Amino acid sequence: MIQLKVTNLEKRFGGNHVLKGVNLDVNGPELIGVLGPNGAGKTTLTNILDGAIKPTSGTVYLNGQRIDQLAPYEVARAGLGRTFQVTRSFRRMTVLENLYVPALAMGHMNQGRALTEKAMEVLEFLTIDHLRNEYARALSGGQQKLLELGRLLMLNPDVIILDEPFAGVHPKLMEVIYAYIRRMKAEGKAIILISHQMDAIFALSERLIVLNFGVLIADGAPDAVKNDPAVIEAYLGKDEEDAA
Ligand SMILES: Nc1ncnc2c1ncn2[C@@H]1O[C@H](COP(=O)(O)OP(=O)(O)OP(=O)(O)O)[C@@H](O)[C@H]1O
Repeated sequence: MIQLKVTNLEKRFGGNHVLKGVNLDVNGPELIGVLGPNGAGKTTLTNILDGAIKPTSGTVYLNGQRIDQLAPYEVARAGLGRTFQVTRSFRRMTVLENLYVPALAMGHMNQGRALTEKAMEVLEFLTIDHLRNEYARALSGGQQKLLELGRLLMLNPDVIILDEPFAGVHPKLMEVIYAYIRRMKAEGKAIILISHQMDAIFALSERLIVLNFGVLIADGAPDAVKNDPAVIEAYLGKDEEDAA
């Protein structure tokens, strides 16, 4: 079974203590939603998981392999992939070429028919196969998000982190992203979903974690987390009694 284990993660940027002893166990197949007010540390946690930044202390293990000191491409090879809040594509390459690059770089497939067939299957699933020969820069914001999700499908990681996948996406494309997430789940992946869109988080997550000022203040079933007084306070401030 896929396993991601985060233990006692701390991150300081100078005097700014951004992650404070975060512990997290993720076992695939599982879909975990991540909530937290702006500045809570969600992106910092994600950046540590994918190797973009190093923790001040603490460890991250993926399927028994320590990954917190690895470079992002090594983390990707170990089986963790992510999308970005602001999409990143090779803008001067076509949609199809964008799908080839990461798969070839990871050595997952030899160039040829299998790669093309896989890429076409991915583009059809994401409903952007008609755009396969367009330059990525010509795509709308939502289509760029789909392209990024497609690159993850080509890599076939065990753990997938989706950072704000619905931001600025047309409702029709949102349905495609929902289907994508369900497919990943059905394939046994562990998915970590960061989104400010509560309706999406509650529709998709089986488990929710909440970060507040770098502390993981809740971890459990969505209904329980929603009614947790510490979570309510983090989102709504002090309760009415205190305000009176
Ligand atoms: N490279 C950096 N150097 C210094 N401080 C940083 C750096 N990156 C993040 N921070 C600080 O870390 C804290 C947490 O930021 P982070 O982006 O992880 O929060 P977030 O929960 O993702 O917020 P949002 O929902 O707005 O994306 C903030 O106070 C931010 O200013």
